[in-house]
Amino acid sequence: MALVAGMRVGSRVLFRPWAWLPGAALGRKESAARGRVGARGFGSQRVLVEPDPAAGIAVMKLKSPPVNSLSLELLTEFVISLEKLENDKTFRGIILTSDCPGVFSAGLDLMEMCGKNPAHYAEYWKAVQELWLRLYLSNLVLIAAINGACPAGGCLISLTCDYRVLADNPKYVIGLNETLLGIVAPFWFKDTLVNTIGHRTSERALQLGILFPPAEALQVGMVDKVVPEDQVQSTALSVMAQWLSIPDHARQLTKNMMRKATADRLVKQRDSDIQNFVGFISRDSIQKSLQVYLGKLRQKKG
Ligand SMILES: CCC/C=C/C(=O)SCCNC(=O)CCNC(=O)[C@H](O)C(C)(C)COP(=O)([O-])OP(=O)([O-])OC[C@H]1O[C@@H](n2cnc3c(N)ncnc32)[C@H](O)[C@@H]1OP(=O)([O-])[O-]
Repeated sequence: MALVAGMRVGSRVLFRPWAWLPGAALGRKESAARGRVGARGFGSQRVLVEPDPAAGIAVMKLKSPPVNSLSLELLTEFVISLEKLENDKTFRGIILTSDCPGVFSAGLDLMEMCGKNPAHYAEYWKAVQELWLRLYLSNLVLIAAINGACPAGGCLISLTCDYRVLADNPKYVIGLNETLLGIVAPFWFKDTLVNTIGHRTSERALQLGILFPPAEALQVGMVDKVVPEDQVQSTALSVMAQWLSIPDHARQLTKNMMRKATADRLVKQRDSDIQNFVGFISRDSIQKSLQVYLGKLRQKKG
């Protein structure tokens, strides 16, 4: 069963960040009808959604200053907004971008991974998994309009999209730089990268933690197009038009065929992946590395 079609994958019940929302106890159809997006913008504190029902698309802007780091709150609000658009058949595509100047997303929130207890790490990791699964298997066309730096988890989010447009600014680097923090990208981050840029380039990029500037990102296939900063949005819109010219059912089945095996690898071992993460991140040596990295980030500012 497709992930986007329900809250169940096989026999597994997925994380339900919206369970506390009013209407969560409603039947799926009823709740979807009540939650219809319409032409008015909606969103939450950290995720702004600008729908264009006539065009069948919505622009989703991450708005968690200063750097859109993926806190538990941002992850939760992201999934809720995504679900709302998935449930409203008006929408066929989402342009994903940032409302924070100069940063698409700084990746996972380091504060969520430092100095907390195992239960918190487990909850956090489950939310990271959930967002990835939903984005990676989304039936909608997802286009990333990358208007800022895009390291680590930010890069992962962009890699789940069907197409990436990057603003041509040398500061807007993109890549999975986890090793630079002394941590290791899990297998599904790696799989997502390999599926995009191939094995050898991924091997080098992951081990060295390379953050590619725009021209190189384009060259290795990390992004599909690099354009002047003021053209990122318009380019994303015209690319979207091209993708929406394909009949949905054929495109969706094809996307699923390309991605399902990769997603299933995580679905089959979500619990052990959580345990691995909790064990890894709780190590003294890893906590020390993260603290050192955070210190460097703060120093750079001062
Ligand atoms: C196994 C796990 C896999 C892990 C995956 C990941 O994604 S790991 C994540 C790997 N991610 C990275 O390696 C990216 C690290 N970040 C950067 O490289 C830069 O912040 C930037 C290039 C994104 C933006 O540069 P800029 O000059 O525009 O901004 P600035 O640098 O001045 O920061 C402003 C404030 O935000 C703070 N803060 C920043 N990032 C994070 C974060 N992820 N979290 C929390 N906080 C973060 C920063 O400390 C500062 O706080 P202060 O001092 O005001 O309290």
